[in-house]
Amino acid sequence: MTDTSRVLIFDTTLRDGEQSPGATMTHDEKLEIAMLLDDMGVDIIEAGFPIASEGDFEAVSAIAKASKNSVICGLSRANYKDIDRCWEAVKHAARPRIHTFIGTSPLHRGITNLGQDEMIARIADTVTHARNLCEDVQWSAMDAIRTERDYLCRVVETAIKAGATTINIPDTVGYTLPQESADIIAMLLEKVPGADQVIFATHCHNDLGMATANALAAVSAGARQIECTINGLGERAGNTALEEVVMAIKVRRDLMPYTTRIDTTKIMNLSRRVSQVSGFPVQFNKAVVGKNAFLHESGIHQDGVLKNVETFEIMKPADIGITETNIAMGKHSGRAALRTKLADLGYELADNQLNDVFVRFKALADRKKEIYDDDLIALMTDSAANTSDDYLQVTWLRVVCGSDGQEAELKMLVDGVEKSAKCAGDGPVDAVFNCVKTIYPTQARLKLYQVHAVTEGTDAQATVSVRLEEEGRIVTGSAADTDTILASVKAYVGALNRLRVRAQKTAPDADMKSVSYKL
Ligand SMILES: CC(=O)SCCNC(=O)CCNC(=O)[C@H](O)C(C)(C)COP(=O)(O)OP(=O)(O)OC[C@H]1O[C@@H](n2cnc3c(N)ncnc32)[C@H](O)[C@@H]1OP(=O)(O)O
Ligand SMILES: CC(C)C(=O)C(=O)O
Ligand SMILES: [Mg+2]
Repeated sequence: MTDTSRVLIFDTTLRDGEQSPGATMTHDEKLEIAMLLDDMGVDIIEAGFPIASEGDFEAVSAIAKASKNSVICGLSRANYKDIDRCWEAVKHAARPRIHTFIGTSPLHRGITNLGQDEMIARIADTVTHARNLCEDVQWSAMDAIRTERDYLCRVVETAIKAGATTINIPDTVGYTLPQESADIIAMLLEKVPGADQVIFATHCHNDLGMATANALAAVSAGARQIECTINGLGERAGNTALEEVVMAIKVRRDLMPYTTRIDTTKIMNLSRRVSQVSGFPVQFNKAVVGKNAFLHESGIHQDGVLKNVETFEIMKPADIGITETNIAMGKHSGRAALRTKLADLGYELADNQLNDVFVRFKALADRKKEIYDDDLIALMTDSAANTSDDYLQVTWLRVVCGSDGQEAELKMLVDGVEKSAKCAGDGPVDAVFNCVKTIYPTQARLKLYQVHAVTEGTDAQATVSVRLEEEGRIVTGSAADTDTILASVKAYVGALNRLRVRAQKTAPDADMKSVSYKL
């Protein structure tokens, strides 16, 4: 890279992002997100951890084959087995990368049980092995921030000598502060022989809410690759959010004279898709992509914005892909308007898909006076998550609520056969979930039940997310409806369908060809 102002964007939504408990994505969802990232101009996509599972291997391979512009990278521990498996998956890409890492801090050396010198030898050996397979090798010092500084210099020097082309300095536990983040990069650039021949990367976690600040501080000291995820998805409190660093660089070019290759107008669509497929809602006040990021309710702000929008807006909504259209959607709208509106929101539909969504749209419009953009997004989420060929399908529901107690009666198709149950519960949702468990007994444990009102008003749609766990598998189901109880049961049943598909995929003698339903 000759342009010293260029900052490479390395997106790890599909690897570190997916490590968020419950954020597991299906093969097709990963492929779709990867293609959107590729199209948006992400320089490097970390597509997964190929040794982790057959599914991860297949997803990384498929992304490698389909990628057009981005470098496709896979993660591997510091051993030959992981590195070989990673190479087998990424080698299909036009521009493959092997990423290998090891924890270098005293705490992590204790985990792998390696002394300082043994670890140096392991790094030299494994990076050399990776480099013999692939020209583009990234090496990460996991928990670099808590690694003794002199030792950090030694391990980085070893990785560079062994052939690493990118050196990543992760703040694995979100512990650092901006000044320290910058100082470490500056120290490495100054002290390590060969440091000027490689790209330094920063990979920050958000445990103290400073991932974006720490990443930008590292760039100010010379790092030229930022590792990040859409919506800041990731382990614990998440990773640096792609949309935050990219927009900060764009908005504050006066203080940060750097450039990225990102087409920022694609950010909003990606944020919505990642939220939908991961089941992690974006908090309303999230920087850049939150629902309130460009909303003004208080009079003085509204007055200011009406007179000069720059009084209270530092970036243009259109720059991140928020397109205002003057099409009001309601029960009298037709397919053409629906298609246009959905395209504005980032959904390109084939005719048969449009017809299906149109039927659901009309049903919603009959129940709801005004249809807002968020209603349409919820409708699309629901359509993608719950399809008519699911193994379990809700066909009929009645709930009686009152001060005397709650009782639900539910009919469901189980593999095409209708079954019913009537149960009481501690509240209406509990009563309905008891019906589902009676009809379809399961060991799955409820890990999360979350309701969001999509828009305002008593006729607002609710989106419900239900996260279940069974034998270590964690899945999320989501659904939307103006009836919160119906949305709840659809989300619960959606999650059960996903669990069933996951169980089939991981069963040792599963014959996948016999699975005739899809999610
Ligand atoms: C900071 C990060 O994000 S690191 C990435 C974290 N992501 C993941 O772990 C998700 C994918 N992981 C997995 O699917 C599994 O952990 C696997 C397949 C990689 C390994 O599974 P298992 O063989 O059952 O090992 P397990 O997960 O119990 O323990 C991890 C092992 O890797 C070792 N290890 C951890 N990091 C490294 C490393 N960088 N290099 C070499 N070995 C390592 C540990 O010491 C431990 O070894 P041990 O089994 O000899 O004690
Ligand atoms: C594997 C490494 C890069 C990581 O995710 C971390 O240290 O946080
Ligand atoms: Mg990480």
